[in-house]
Amino acid sequence: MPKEEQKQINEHELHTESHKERIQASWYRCEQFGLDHTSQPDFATLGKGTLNDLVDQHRSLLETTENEVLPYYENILSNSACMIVLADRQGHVLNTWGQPRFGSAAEHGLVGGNQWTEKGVGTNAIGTALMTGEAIQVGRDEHYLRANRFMVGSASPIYNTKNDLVGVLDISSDAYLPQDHTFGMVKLMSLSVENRLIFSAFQQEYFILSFNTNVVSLDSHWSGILVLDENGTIVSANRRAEVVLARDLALLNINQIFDIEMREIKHHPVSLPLKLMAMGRYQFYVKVIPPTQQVMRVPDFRHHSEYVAPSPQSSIGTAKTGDAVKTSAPVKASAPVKTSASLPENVIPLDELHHGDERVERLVRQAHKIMEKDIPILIHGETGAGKEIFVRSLHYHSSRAKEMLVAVNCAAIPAELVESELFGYEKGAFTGAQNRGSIGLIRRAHRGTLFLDEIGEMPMAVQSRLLRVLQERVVTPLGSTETYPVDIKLISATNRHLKEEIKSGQFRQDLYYRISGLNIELPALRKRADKAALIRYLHKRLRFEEPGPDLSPKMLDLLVSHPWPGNMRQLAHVLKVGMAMADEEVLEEWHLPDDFFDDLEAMASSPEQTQDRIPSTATEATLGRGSEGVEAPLEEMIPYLLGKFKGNVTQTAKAAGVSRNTVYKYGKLKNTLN
Ligand SMILES: Nc1ncnc2c1ncn2[C@@H]1O[C@H](COP(=O)(O)OP(=O)(O)OP(=O)(O)O)[C@@H](O)[C@H]1O
Repeated sequence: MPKEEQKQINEHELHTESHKERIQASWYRCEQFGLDHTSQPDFATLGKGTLNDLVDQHRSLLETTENEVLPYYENILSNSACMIVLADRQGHVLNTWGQPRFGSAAEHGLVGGNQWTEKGVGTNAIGTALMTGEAIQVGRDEHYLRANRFMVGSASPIYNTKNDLVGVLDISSDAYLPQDHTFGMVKLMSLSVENRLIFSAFQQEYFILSFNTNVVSLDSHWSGILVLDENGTIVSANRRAEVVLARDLALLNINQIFDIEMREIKHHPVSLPLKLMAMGRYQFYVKVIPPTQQVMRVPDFRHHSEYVAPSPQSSIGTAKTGDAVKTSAPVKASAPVKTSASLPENVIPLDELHHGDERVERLVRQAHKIMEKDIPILIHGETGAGKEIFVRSLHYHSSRAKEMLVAVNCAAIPAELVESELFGYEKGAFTGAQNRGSIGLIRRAHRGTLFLDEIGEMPMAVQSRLLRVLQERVVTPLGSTETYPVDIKLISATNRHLKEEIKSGQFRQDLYYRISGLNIELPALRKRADKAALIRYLHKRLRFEEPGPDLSPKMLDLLVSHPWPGNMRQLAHVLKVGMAMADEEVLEEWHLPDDFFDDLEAMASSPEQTQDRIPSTATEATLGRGSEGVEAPLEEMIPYLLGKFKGNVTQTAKAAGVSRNTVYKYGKLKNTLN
């Protein structure tokens, strides 16, 4: 067994005190049931037909245990003369495995159809685990009935994907001493069954995250598991996840747990573990397992809503936050008026993107108009400034809203895969599992919007190919001679200075002119004139999702005075953490995460730099990024900063003014990350 797992077992081992108490409580229940130590066990044995029905009902639990779990333990168990028992939630033995040394089935009673409850059999591992809902080891003399004092039982309940108790696994033996390793083993086996039930229920269509404090233990059964739908909503989790994160996870969004958004998860390479903070405090390694059947589903709202996007001439920006009905005129006279209720939940209405900053209001208006023209949009803005949120809002307020918005993070796809992901490939173009061919992301965006985020990260070869698509408006998949016409609205975004990238030969000039029809500079949060209103707005939105504390004028002042190097993303994170930590009615300073104050301190020691530049911490002239400095290449700067911040990806990303994906990409190249 790996050391880590053994250590975890020990940590979760019997706490003598509470174990004793649990046995005492069980004995007390037995007395209440009218048992005495000399009573004979009453197994209320089921008839054959009823047992067969039960076995049928529990087929998936039995198959998972038998085919997928036991083989892993066979070697260990066959050497320790014990018996494995699977019982249903009423304690009926469904099946047993292993050779008992302790007499005939009639003597020990661990046979199919026998019911092991406290009421009938007194204190015993199966019955007591079912009664308490927790794993337990019952030593020989801890059994209430003398008739059972020839064995040691270790049992652990099994919960299904809805967190309902569905059965119990037990390892029994006639050993004299309680065996800690057997107890650990049965807990491990029940976790393993639970994890496998989760995988078989969700693996096809959902994203699964496994997380652990240690990168080498990511595949162990002790890892927390979260199941996410495509919006990042947690639809299931294993018990370990709930214990480790110490909260009820159902229906929370992943961004309320880890400092990451679902779109980043969607584009994250499978083989590369992420290093993330949970609730702003605890660091975990996280492995992303994408659905085996990759389906890019169009949101359901399309089927229910008759929504037609407003015309570009329509007025926007007049309705105030919270207005249900937008005043925009519809494209066609007969088209229904759009309401914010017809927007997907994670889309911010256009007129709520600004709160009095004239610059932002103007650029929202311009971009909204341009959405209906054959002109590409290029957005420049610091990391976290809200570029993707802006694009989502534009798309869903345009005539393309009925088709897909395909968001591609160019930095998140490994260079060698960008081409095939974007342009698709013909059946048989590659050997291997994905040999069925792929339509590619550009064709998926046909008649919709293609959002190329972090376009500055696109490899040169792919840039040439993209240029051809934009010029000729057709896509040729890899390995094919066929061309497919495409009609896409292209929006690109970057936090790099593309003109400088052109000078240094990193970005094609001709592509730059193709993608930069309308150039938009999305201002950093600290530079926005509507900062206070924006903070209030975000606070209100978060409170709408989950009740939370008030924002006092003093707290608002503190938030307004912050340099926000991570922009809107950081603001959202700080508010979420603060609101989650606050039990009081008002948000107070001590609810806010530490890095919030680190930035304030950095600003106090170097106010100009923090105010005017992206990074708050990268003070080295040669390694700073930004238009005024001489920029070191990312392949040098990222490993340097990773070293400086002891491998902290979030701080490195913030200091370099790039996204976390970019940090992974360059950190990995230089082996600076695990
Ligand atoms: N206008 C907004 N209103 C409310 N929240 C916002 C807004 N803009 C951004 N946010 C918050 O900030 C987070 C980051 O925004 P977004 O992903 O759009 O940034 P970005 O500029 O695309 O970042 P990157 O360059 O790192 O990809 C969002 O998930 C959301 O929580």
